[in-house]
Amino acid sequence: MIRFENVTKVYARGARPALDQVSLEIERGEFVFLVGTSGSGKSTFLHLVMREERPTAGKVFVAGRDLSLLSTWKVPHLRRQIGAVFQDFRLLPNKTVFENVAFALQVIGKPRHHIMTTVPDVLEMVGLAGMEKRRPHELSGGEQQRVAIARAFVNRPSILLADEPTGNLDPTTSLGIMRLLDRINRTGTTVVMATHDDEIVDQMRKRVIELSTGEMVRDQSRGVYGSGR
Ligand SMILES: Nc1ncnc2c1ncn2[C@@H]1O[C@H](COP(=O)(O)OP(=O)(O)OP(=O)(O)O)[C@@H](O)[C@H]1O
Repeated sequence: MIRFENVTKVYARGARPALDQVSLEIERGEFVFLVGTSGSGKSTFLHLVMREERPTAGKVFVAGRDLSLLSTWKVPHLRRQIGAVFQDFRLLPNKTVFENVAFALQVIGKPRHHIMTTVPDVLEMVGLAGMEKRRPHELSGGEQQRVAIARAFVNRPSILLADEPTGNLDPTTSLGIMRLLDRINRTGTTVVMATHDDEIVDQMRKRVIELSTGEMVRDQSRGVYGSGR
């Protein structure tokens, strides 16, 4: 589903690479944690998958496509197959819960009747039934992240990328969010989650890929957060 072949990313001439010759493959339906200290290249990895950045060297393949050959006008099509969730939720503050999720379908031209049936289903799935009319500031952090996940998943993307989705949440709330991501993964969606949350990684026992100053230093199945444990 995602393949990196000797991928190097250098942002500024002379700077050390944010990613340094990274090669890896993530299969359809996998759940992968991306770990590493701040600045190790996790967000860069996710940006390359979405083609928000392009590699300096090497190739990135997503869903069988070589992204270096993807013309700019096809990038929106690629991004429709990828849902993204962030630490700071990124909801539209003046829209209701329903509207925030519906908006993701409106912008890709889905018809109204589709939106009216799909949005309640996904809100129910993420545990927000009954909260459709609230605005983001009337929700807890965990609820806001559930809205963000509903919005990312409503179009049933084949890949869900999550950049520290539990970074602003307490441990109990984080666990609820992880259960939800696990459930989404069980529908067949490939999930890649960058995180500093050692407890979550240790509990979930999924594949762990560790980056250190841009290099992949560990790829462990059913892994833990820190190496050497
Ligand atoms: N747009 C950019 N322009 C220049 N340098 C960048 C840019 N984005 C990231 N970098 C640099 O690339 C390196 C990797 O950053 P990246 O954001 O990928 O790390 P990260 O592992 O996601 O960190 P964090 O855990 O703090 O989010 C860092 O040295 C960072 O300063």
